[in-house]
Amino acid sequence: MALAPPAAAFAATPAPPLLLRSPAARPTAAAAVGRGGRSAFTPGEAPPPPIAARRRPACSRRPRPAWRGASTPTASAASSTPPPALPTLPPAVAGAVVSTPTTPIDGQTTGTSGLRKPTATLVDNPAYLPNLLQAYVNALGPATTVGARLVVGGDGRYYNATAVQTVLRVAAAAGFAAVTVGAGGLLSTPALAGLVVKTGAVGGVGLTASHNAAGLDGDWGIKFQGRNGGPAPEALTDRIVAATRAVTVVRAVDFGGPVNVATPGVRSFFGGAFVVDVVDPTAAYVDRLAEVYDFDVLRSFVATPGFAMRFDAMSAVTGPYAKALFVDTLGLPPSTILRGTPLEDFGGGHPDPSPAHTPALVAALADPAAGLLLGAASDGDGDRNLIVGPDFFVTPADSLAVLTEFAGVAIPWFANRPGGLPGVARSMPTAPAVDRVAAALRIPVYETPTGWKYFGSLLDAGRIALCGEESFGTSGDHVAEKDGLWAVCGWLAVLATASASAGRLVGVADVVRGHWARHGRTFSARWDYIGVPGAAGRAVLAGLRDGVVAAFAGVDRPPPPPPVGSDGDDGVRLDGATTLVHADEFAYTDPVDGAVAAGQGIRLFFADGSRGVLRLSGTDATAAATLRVYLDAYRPWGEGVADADPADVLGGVGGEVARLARLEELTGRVAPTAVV
Ligand SMILES: O=P([O-])(O)O[C@H]1O[C@H](COP(=O)(O)O)[C@@H](O)[C@H](O)[C@H]1O
Ligand SMILES: [Mg+2]
Repeated sequence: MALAPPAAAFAATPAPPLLLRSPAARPTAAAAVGRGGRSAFTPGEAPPPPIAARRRPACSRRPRPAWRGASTPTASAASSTPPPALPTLPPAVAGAVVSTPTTPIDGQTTGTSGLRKPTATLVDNPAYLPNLLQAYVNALGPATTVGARLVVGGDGRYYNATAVQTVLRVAAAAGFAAVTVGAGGLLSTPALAGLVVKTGAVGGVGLTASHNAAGLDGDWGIKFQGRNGGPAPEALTDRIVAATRAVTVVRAVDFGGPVNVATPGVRSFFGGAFVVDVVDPTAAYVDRLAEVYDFDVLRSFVATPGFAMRFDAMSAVTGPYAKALFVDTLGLPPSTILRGTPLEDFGGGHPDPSPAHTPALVAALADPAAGLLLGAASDGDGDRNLIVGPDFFVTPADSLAVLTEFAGVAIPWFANRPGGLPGVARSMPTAPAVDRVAAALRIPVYETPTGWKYFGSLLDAGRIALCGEESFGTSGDHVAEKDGLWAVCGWLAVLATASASAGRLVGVADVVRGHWARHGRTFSARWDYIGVPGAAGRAVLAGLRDGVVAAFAGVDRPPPPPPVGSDGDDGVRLDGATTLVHADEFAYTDPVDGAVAAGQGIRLFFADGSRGVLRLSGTDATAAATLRVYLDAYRPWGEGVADADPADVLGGVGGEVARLARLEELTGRVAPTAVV
């Protein structure tokens, strides 16, 4: 017989939605845009399908029973894997456990960052999430869960309120002694990562599909974070996926009603055997950034007459964090923050921090009366960042390079470190701008596969202090995740330092041009072919693997050529005609733990030192694929370099990549859906 939980543990009102829902319409199409939002490609005769078309067919909207008791066999019978060990529970908890038979559900796999599915997949199948959470628990095992703490929170999207309650029920039945929850179910990904470490938890559950659109017609996502707060390593996600295929019973406690997670406070159940610790989502995060930056310096910099900035929280999780940081801590006016209230459907928007999705920010930057020095945005779960200035877009590769260049002088977390920076890392498709800074600093650069999880061992081992990816993720070693607002504060610190040295307010364009003058300019672009049939995406990679990479089997990659124009005779060439000199498929051996990740993208190397990289996205929520084509080229500083259009510099290599990969023939697309 279950003990009745204390009445105070429940909300006074029955489980209200955690967040507001905007009436705004959802976007219907992805625009083909280039840097700074301008159109870079003429849409071809085979236009990409609208976003709506790549989502699953409309699902029924019938009322759902509580998931308890539901068993939805949708896959093959459970394998003959031996049953997972059961936790030994305090009697009061054990008495409240309800065991529900179930069968495995197909497709509960993990991609680049956890599982992402159309929200309707979960709404229509009440067993979907319990099955997955039971797989988490079974993969971790009682030795990890019993008596331990877990952290849970997410980006505020639709279905998170339901999911938080399900996590609490399954966690209690797995023997967890405590779960820390961000009030309102909110925790940005870097805040979640920080809380895992701060609370000594064995891990965290992040309820987010990142930048994917939210709402009943959008996507939902979930990921497990390890003890270091960072993404679970592949060894664990592989165990989780295996456990989803063997789950036969879901065990969850009955609390007798929803747990109040709306406001901070400690809620105790079963005589204290299980505790839900609801915390202010922003407090520990701001405290951590106070260890990284000198907030007094930033406060006095942003108080300089003439300083103004805008941060677009895109109606997702970072609004409260931006308010706590920029308004409450640094003293900026509330108008600094655009779209600062988290909404369950992100206001119908697409919280992908690129100029294409931040029209109000772009408009504010274009308005001379606003006089903005810095524009920034973050994605749904707050781990990505966009840095822009008036009429100026900072590429993620340049952002990482600039932050690395300034870290030792502008950011106390790095500047006060004996021995300086140990090293830096970037994902392989990320253009190698940071490599030139690292060479000047005489520190190593690690080139990893796409996915923050691959930085984890390097961070844990102290081999790197900063890392970043072309997908708008950058961070330092204050947390084992990418951290959008950390990067925005980093840029404030850079601007403060540059302004102090110039004796006037300096904006992002001047800083980046100064960086190019010292190190040369690395041009980069990503062409996304969104919603291509999975088979077509795979055919592109297979065609390159068999037809191009195979031709270089056993052949060493030639040394990089001297940069174009470095002989000083002809000046810097700003076109990009070039020929292939090598190709391979990227495989990575983790230098710390020896783990091997093969098949991480096809690399094409060209005579002028430029690169093309092709891989399939691992964050799609549907069976359709996003083929990503990354291009980069380097030019030393010289006349015309600062104002050169990346589309001109990369046009030659891009055309050659498209030809070698037979993009039009195999995908039916004459142009990418979007240029990022
Ligand atoms: O979506 P987020 O912000 O969690 O970011 C995730 O996806 C990005 C893009 O992945 P893909 O190219 O496979 O779509 C990765 O670079 C990143 O490491 C990962 O955490
Ligand atoms: Mg994200």
